[in-house]
Amino acid sequence: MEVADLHVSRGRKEILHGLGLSLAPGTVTGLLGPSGCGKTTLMRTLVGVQRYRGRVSVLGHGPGTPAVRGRVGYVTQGLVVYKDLTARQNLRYFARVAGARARDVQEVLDLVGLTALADRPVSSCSGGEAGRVSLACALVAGPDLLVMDEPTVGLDPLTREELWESFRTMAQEGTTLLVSSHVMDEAFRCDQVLLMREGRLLTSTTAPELLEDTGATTLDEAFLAVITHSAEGAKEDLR
Ligand SMILES: Nc1ncnc2c1ncn2[C@@H]1O[C@H](COP(=O)(O)OP(=O)(O)OP(=O)(O)O)[C@@H](O)[C@H]1O
Repeated sequence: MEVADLHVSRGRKEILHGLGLSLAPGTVTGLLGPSGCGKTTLMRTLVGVQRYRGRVSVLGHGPGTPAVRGRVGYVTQGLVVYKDLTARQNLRYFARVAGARARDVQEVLDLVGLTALADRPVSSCSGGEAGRVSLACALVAGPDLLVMDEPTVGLDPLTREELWESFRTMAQEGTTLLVSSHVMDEAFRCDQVLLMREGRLLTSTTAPELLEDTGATTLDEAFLAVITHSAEGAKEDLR
C-alpha cells in the first residue's frame, strides 16, 4: 500500500498536507498522534470514503474501487453491529455478505475471545465486548488490508493483550494491518510506527528506534521530544 503527496480537505480546511507512507504486506503498522491530527482522515482515505488529491494505491488499486472493495476491512470508532442479534448471528451475516472470502465464524469468535458470549444478544454485552463483536465482523470478511480506528480504546489490559495477539496472528497469515491508537505503549506491538502531527507525518520508525533516536526512556517522552523538535523546526521556518 503506497501513499504519496496526499492532500485532503474537509469542510474548507486542508487536514492532510502532502502525506507519504507505505505499508508492507503482512505487517502491523501503528498510527499515532494527538487528537485531531488527521488519523481518521487518513484511514477514511485508504478505505475509499474520502475525497483526496495525490497518489494512493491500495492492494495495487485505487481506494474504494470495485477491485479492492471486498478486500479492505474498516473498524471505525463506532459499532457496526446489529444489537438485537447475537455475536454469532452478526458474524454469520457478515460472512454471508463476504461470500467465498469469508473466514470460519467459530475460528473468528475464538480469535477475539468471544466464544463464551457468542449466543447472547449484543445488546446485553458490555461496551468492550460489543467492540470486539464489531471487530470480529470485520475479521470474518477475511480482509487483505484491515484498517482499525482505536480498536483497543476502553478495553482492559487483558483483552487488549489478547487482541494484539490476534492482530499479530493475522499479520502472520498475510493480512496488512493499520491500527490507530492513543496508547503509546502499543507502538511496541507494531512492525512500523507512523507518528503524525497536524496533518503531517513526523516520522516512520519503530518503537526501539524512536527510543534510541530521542534518548527517551518511555515512548510518551519520545513522542513529546519528536513533537517539540518538529514544532521548533516549524518556528525556525517562519523566522
Ligand atoms: N467534516 C469535517 N469538516 C471539517 N473539519 C473536519 C471534519 N471532520 C474532521 N474535521 C477536522 O479534521 C481534523 C482531523 O480529524 P481526524 O478525525 O482525522 O483526527 P484524528 O487524528 O483521528 O483525531 P482523534 O484521535 O481525536 O480521533 C480535526 O481538526 C477535525 O476537527
